[in-house]
Amino acid sequence: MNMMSEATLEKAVDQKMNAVPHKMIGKDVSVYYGEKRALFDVNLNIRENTVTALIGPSGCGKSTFLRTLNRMNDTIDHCKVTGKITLDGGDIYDPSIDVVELRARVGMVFQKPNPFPKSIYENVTYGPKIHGLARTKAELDAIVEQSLQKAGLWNEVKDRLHESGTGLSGGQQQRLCIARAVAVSPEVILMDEPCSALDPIATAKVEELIHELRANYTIVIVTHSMQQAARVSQRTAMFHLGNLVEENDTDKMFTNPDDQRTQDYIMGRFG
Ligand SMILES: Nc1ncnc2c1ncn2[C@@H]1O[C@H](COP(=O)(O)OP(=O)(O)OP(=O)(O)O)[C@@H](O)[C@H]1O
Repeated sequence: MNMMSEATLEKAVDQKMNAVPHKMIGKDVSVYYGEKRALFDVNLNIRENTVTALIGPSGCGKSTFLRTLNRMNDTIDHCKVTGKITLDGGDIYDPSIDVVELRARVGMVFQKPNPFPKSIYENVTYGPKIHGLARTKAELDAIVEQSLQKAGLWNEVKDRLHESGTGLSGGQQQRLCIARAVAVSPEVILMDEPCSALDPIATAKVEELIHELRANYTIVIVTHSMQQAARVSQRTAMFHLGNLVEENDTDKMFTNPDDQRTQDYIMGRFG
């Protein structure tokens, strides 16, 4: 009988994982806020159709790294990014890049649900209108339904699309923000602690959604919850004091990490 040794099997699985293409590549990424350096030469690749969790103690640079992936740091005056970040091989910091277009390709969901003070319908159609993705009311209607379906919200709101988005519960608002991100057909969705303002039931819904969205999108999520990272991600990257300490398959990261600092953080010894 041809039995594969454990090591060979592990290698085969590893090769399979490594075969997943890199949607985004971060090379020697450093970020400075004025004189303060927040990230030190981070090399991190984001795999396609994979959920990558960014973990680490408070202030270690997780959100800073996340924001480099769609140039949200551009909105901070004294912030400077060095190194190179590519999306499908193209340099996203190239001066010829249209940042509005980039942020449509690499969407973002924030910590606190932040729907516009407009109707549910308008929250979803805002982006598609700006990007000229729909010409007729029927096309907009279709985008609204599809986006709300993908965000797992359609059944709850289909009869009140013209009521205010801010009148929804916190969990529904966050799913509306996910629908809003999805409406412009992004390729990558960045999530900065998307469940930190939600109760356990709303959190479970968003986690389930993240699981479903992975089939069509590449997802990067910052989370303080080790359980959440373990539940939703396939890859995990651990940051400490602005350095990327370790990046690994999530299963390995939480059972047998390579770096002592990861072990200590996961065991709650610091942070
Ligand atoms: N706008 C800013 N101006 C100046 N310094 C900043 C700014 N944003 C972040 N920093 C600093 O950069 C470092 C990394 O912050 P960042 O928010 O990326 O960490 P984090 O790991 O996401 O933290 P947390 O888990 O607490 O959200 C911290 O020292 C923080 O004080």
